[in-house]
Amino acid sequence: MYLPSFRLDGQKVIVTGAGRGIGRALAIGLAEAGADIALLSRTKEDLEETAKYIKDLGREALIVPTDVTKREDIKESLNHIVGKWGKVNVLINNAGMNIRSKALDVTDEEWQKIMDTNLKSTFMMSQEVGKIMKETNTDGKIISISSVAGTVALRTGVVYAATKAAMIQMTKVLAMEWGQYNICVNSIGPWYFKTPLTEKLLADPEYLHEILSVTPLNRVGELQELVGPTVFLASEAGNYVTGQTIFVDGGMSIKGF
Ligand SMILES: NC(=O)C1=CN([C@@H]2O[C@H](COP(=O)(O)OP(=O)(O)OC[C@H]3O[C@@H](n4cnc5c(N)ncnc54)[C@H](OP(=O)(O)O)[C@@H]3O)[C@@H](O)[C@H]2O)C=CC1
Ligand SMILES: C[C@H](O)[C@@H]1OC(=O)[C@H](O)[C@@H]1O
Repeated sequence: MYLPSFRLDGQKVIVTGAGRGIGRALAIGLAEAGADIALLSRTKEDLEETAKYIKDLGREALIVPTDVTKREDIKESLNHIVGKWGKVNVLINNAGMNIRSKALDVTDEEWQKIMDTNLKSTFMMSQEVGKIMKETNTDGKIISISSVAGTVALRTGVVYAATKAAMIQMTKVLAMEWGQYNICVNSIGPWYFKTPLTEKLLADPEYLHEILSVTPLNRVGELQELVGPTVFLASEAGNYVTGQTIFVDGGMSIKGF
């Protein structure tokens, strides 16, 4: 029997940024694969909306309002989650944001906000959940949502790009350090997907035309096309994959000329 399981029955999963966009899609998709989901973001009403879909699937949804840029918030939320579940099998570091400024115009405040939301939060969540995985369930899966912006030069902001590139390298080092605890650490690198973060950009026909001109598959992605690779990495099927970044980008990151 060679086909491994892609199911997540009985798995306890944390998704950050689960209130809308990619995080909501991943949370629901992982629940469709059988997982129970802890939903983290700052806006409780958004989390309640996501939770409805998950509960309709018969899966448990914990609504845990959290600012993932704050270590104390993270610790309090994880105490609550582990108090309920006793373990965490999978962490999805999805929360992120962008301020699209030209490099010469970036302010110190913008730098800090993007760095904290995208990179520092990923490290703090990975550190705190990594401790739990090491001490309680002696294995685990950590999946961070980077971007093609972390590997090719985009005009969507140098600070954002730096955070996404750092996430790719952080994935490799954490994978190397935590392999001994049977914790797999990987990233997903999306190109454009229609979410509240990008919908204004994608509504501009000229900008959309430029995006498609560098995308071999000639279209932006559908959210379920991110769910597949994420479930693969989170499931038994991905048990020997670690330190990798899977670019889910319609071929954009390899397009040459
Ligand atoms: N959409 C796209 O085309 C692409 C997106 N990505 C990445 O995917 C991830 C999700 O993007 P997308 O879904 O489009 O973005 P959205 O803006 O639609 O959603 C971002 C989510 O992150 C949450 N969030 C933001 N700041 C914090 C915080 N401090 N603490 C907790 N949660 C926070 C938001 O909730 P709240 O504000 O309520 O806290 C929201 O739920 C990001 O990391 C982004 O960089 C990568 C490539 C392409
Ligand atoms: C592909 C990028 O990550 C995309 O570019 C943007 O402007 C948004 O910030 C998205 O993240």
